[in-house]
Amino acid sequence: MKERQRLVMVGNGMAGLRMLEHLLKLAPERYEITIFGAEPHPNYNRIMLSSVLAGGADMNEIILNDLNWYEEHQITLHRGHTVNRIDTAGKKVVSDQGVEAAYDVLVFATGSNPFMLPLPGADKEGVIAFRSIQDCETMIEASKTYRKAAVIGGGLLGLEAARGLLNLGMEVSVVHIHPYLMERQLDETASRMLQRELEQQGMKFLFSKHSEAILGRGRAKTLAFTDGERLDADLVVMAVGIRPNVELAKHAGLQVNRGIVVNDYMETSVPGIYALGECAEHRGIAYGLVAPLYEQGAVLAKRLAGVNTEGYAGSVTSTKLKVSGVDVFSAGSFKEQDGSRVLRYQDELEGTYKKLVIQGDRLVGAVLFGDTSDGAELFSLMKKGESIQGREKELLLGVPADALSKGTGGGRLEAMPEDEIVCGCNGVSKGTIMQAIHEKGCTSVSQIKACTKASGSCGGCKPEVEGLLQIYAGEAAVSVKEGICSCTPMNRDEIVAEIKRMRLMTVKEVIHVLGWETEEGCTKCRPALNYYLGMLWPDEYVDEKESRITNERYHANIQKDGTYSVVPRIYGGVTSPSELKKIAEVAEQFEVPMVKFTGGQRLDLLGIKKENLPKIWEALDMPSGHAYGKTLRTVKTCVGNTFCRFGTQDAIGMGIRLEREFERLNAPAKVKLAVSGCPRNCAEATIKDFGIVAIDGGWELHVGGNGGVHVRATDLLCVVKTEDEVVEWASAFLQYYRENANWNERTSTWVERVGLDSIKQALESGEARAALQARIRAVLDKTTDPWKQIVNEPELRKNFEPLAGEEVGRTGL
Ligand SMILES: Cc1cc2nc3c(=O)[nH]c(=O)nc-3n(C[C@H](O)[C@H](O)[C@H](O)COP(=O)(O)OP(=O)(O)OC[C@H]3O[C@@H](n4cnc5c(N)ncnc54)[C@H](O)[C@@H]3O)c2cc1C
Ligand SMILES: NC(=O)c1ccc[n+]([C@@H]2O[C@H](COP(=O)([O-])OP(=O)(O)OC[C@H]3O[C@@H](n4cnc5c(N)ncnc54)[C@H](O)[C@@H]3O)[C@@H](O)[C@H]2O)c1
Ligand code: SF4
Ligand code: FES
Repeated sequence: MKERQRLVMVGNGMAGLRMLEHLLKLAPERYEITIFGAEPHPNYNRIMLSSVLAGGADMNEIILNDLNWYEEHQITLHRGHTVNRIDTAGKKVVSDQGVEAAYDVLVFATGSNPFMLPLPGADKEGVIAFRSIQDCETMIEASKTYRKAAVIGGGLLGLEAARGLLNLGMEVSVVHIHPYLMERQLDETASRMLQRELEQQGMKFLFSKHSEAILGRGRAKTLAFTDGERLDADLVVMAVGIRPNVELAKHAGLQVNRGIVVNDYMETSVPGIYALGECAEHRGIAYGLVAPLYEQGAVLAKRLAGVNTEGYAGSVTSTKLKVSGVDVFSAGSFKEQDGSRVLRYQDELEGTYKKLVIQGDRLVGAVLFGDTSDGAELFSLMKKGESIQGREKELLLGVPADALSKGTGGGRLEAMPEDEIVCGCNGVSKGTIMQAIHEKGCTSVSQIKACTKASGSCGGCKPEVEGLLQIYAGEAAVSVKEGICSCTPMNRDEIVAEIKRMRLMTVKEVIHVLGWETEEGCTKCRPALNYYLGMLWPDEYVDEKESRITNERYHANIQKDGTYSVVPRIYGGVTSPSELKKIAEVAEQFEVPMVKFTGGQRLDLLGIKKENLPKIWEALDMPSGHAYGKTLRTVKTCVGNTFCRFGTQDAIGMGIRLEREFERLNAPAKVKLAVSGCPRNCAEATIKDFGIVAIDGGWELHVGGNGGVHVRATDLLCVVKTEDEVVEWASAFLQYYRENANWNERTSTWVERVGLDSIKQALESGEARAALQARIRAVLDKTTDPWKQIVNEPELRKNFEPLAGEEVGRTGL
């Protein structure tokens, strides 16, 4: 039998071990393997340290290869041994504890060191990095005694550390050198959205701050800045980037720049010595994420196994912040460059943002906030460098839900080679997932997670795992229940039923009692629960402001530049000279940069800073037009028979009556009404949620229309004779929609989903309509005007004061 070659690996981390796993599959008998690892643990999933700190995982759960695994593969592991000398001539390594190992092949997988700012006082107790199990334990321990933490660095690591420390009950301030967070992954728009969300979660931020010293006797007590300001902190976590761990390689005479220089086969400048992972520099890049490191591992394993392979050609990277309740995705070159085209889509109401960067006909970068479900599809297009010509609109406005398994995106998963990695964090390929489905009978994402670890870290690959389940588990996967968001497997109906049955009264209670996977919920489920609770318990439930989306919290529409817009209510679109004068005077007094008519016949004052909102509302002394909320927006009217020679009914009067009837209505999504005085339909009532069209001797009532991205014409619900009947049917329809639609579901989608017939049936009897009308009236009677309330309550006005570091509005007031 051929004698085994001696392979020594320095570093027992994620990149090196992943490479060995491949190698052992390809050539199990080829090497006698020895590993030196400076940490006292077997190989663990460093990524999951964020979850451990945040309380979402246990230390034991993050072990990737336990000690049995090393034994089974006859690998000698020297845990807690740091290699501090390499004799390249004699081909041996020596550890700090005097253990020697001779090699034929040497692999450097030494990872990175966290960069520690060389501040006076940085050696004090309570000043740490966030890189290892030990750092994690130190933070957990500190949180038992101390209250105030400062995290220096507002990048991925800093924010994940800050979230974990918040979960541990500490007060956390993130000190960032840049004017906005995650500038290496996000543009300013997405970054501000992220900041707002994290502030809601309780994080504090100090921007453009340069740390100067850490003060305190023995233990950190205060962080001092170059501008003279100070921050109390008994724990200081440095998360200001990493540096490849190259000292040992340098001393061994290997070529080193930022990292250990390697070629496409991970060979260093010295024959027989390889490097991979964060310590390696390939074509000028030292990566800091696992997906590229796994790709390097696959190439090196083949090389060492003697299997023919193409070289490693570099990676396009994507990141996803692992903070519960926040969906942020960034991939590729997300900044505009010369010759690139940028497409942006922002939905203020949903709190979502999408930016695509296109070079020629290829997608080269993307940033997503609020909804990252298209991330995998966009990332795949980027990696493949496919032309996206003609698909720009579809990609910007959203990959259709079923596209991952069929249609455009569809083909992609089916055509994907089996060895392509689906879950970058855990290095799980399509083939492994297929195997889990076919051989282990997995039929749900959580089963796949348990079997393969796919989707268990950042969660970014979940849509692809779901897509693969749909393709390969067929019928069985159809029965897999999907929750309203990743925090829960429960759907809307189950949640509503449980809230009713158990009389749950707060968002927190629902999250706790119904066993959410996250402690705080997320941007998807929190507003939904807030709505369902308010809908179910109109008398008892106290609306949770913090569970509402930004626009609803500030009762104004946030604009692209961070300013807000103010739309006062103008019933039926009918105003008067004196009202117009008042609006004009306020606009002049406050130097409002722009006054504009909206598509719904209202006046919009644009470019207003948050802190000036209450003053403007006070000066206007008009009700809120609710142009920002999931509520009744406007009732558009034509002039009807009051002025128009074709008009058969009083469209204006009907519109004003309906707007007064339903203003301030809390609904699953925005609701728009319109009234036309004759079938010529000048108010475009047939693309509204509830449209009223006058006919001879009565009114046609239309439902489920939408004039937005997905245009839908209404369905005819019924024909009635009187104005009272219009109000009765509108009340019944709207309340039935409130009680049965999913959160965030427009009537157009809801009508299509449940079918017009079922709605007709539910509203058929006069008794049912009366009951629904009574219920909606009861809800409406409890509402008050939010602007007036804020104007009159000093405590509420305080919410409009600018937050520390907040840069609102470059234009306007
Ligand atoms: C909290 C946290 C969260 C993260 N989240 C993500 C994420 O969501 N997605 C993502 O893609 N990436 C994430 N990362 C980055 C990811 O963990 C790293 O890219 C990855 O672990 C690097 O693997 P590596 O094997 O190159 O280095 P490491 O995992 O650092 O392994 C190197 C090992 O070598 C040992 N070593 C070094 N020198 C010697 C020596 N001389 N002798 C013996 N042993 C030595 C070190 O002690 C270490 O154990 C995260 C990192 C952290 C810290
Ligand atoms: N979800 C994820 O993918 C994830 C999570 C954690 C860590 N990581 C990886 O771990 C590595 C380390 O993360 P990181 O966030 O430390 O690195 P980073 O380099 O991405 O970010 C460091 C941040 O610190 C800021 N900074 C630099 N000097 C500063 C100073 N003196 N004061 C205040 N702020 C300062 C920078 O502006 C930057 O935004 C990275 O490679 C990262 O990709 C990834
Ligand atoms: S819808 Fe009929 S009544 Fe109204 S403005 Fe048009 S033509 Fe006149
Ligand atoms: S890609 Fe992060 S869990 Fe799969």
